[in-house]
Amino acid sequence: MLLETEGLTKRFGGITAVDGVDFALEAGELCSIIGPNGAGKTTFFNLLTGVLEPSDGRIRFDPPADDGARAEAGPTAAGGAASAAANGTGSAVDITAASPDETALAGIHRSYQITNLFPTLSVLENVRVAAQASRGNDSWKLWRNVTEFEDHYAEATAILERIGLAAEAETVTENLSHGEKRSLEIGVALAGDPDLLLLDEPTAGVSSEGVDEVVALIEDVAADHSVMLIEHNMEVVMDISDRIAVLHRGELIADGPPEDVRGDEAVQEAYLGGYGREGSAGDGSAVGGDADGDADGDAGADRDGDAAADGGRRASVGGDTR
Ligand SMILES: Nc1ncnc2c1ncn2[C@@H]1O[C@H](COP(=O)(O)OP(=O)(O)OP(=O)(O)O)[C@@H](O)[C@H]1O
Repeated sequence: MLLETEGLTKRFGGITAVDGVDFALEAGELCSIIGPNGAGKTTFFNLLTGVLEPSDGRIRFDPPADDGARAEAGPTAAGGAASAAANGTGSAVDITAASPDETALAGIHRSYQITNLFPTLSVLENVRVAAQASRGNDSWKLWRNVTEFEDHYAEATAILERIGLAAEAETVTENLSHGEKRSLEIGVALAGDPDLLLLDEPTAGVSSEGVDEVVALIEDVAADHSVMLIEHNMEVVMDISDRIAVLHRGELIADGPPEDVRGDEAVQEAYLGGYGREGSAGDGSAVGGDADGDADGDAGADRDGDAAADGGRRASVGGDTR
């Protein structure tokens, strides 16, 4: 198992955003996390990447054996918050208390729901900086002569080819289209060759033509990476996922192949609201509404309104350049 959570829980005062989640991801899988606004999806990603510390439960990450050296140099060496755990590969780490830097060094990289790019840097520089930073021990050299880092440029250039932005290498990032920025975010997450890529709503705000390009990119990346995807566009989710996990009020209410999840009564009631049922429109549009239909102060329905309650841990909130 590449990633495993056991009883993973996050409470914010009286709100239990993630509630006793037992989840596992096999290496090579593309698993989508779906659920109504406020269901706990982003909080789940924040726990996996060390942006938030769990209130309860454990997270264990077991990158492929050939990455053992990185796992060793990652959480354990980087500060001791994570500890090596014995298992088949010898490289499994307990990342329950790991920081974002430590989870990245262990091999978990992430693209953000909210644009997280340096707008005034070139497209190439954005990926190059990420490649350099992902090397951990090289990071302190960030401001030294860039010619020392030709390998970072080579990696960044290869990534731009892959994400279809090679022709925009010298373009100032803020001049890209929204869809291109989302692709670049995936490129930034790819820098450093992650074992697990977490993509948070990569098609949000992208035009319909742009969505096809971003989806093609996700499929391409998923061919040689393990991917977890938060996505509200059900057509995309049903089309590209190997597996779908459904969160509702912090609990994992379903987990299985797309066809099973689509037919699951609890999921239909909590989130899909008839999507994919025979005779339904099933037009693939986003099913993003708060399907709770309740008035329980579900602040997650207003994604942008909860920044003040974040206690400064979701640093990218202020960086939304969309
Ligand atoms: N830092 C925080 N402080 C307090 N409450 C929070 C914080 N982050 C999230 N929450 C609350 O936790 C719950 C889950 O929010 P989360 O953003 O994880 O949901 P989500 O499923 O990602 O929603 P969306 O689809 O709108 O992005 C919500 O009730 C939200 O208000």
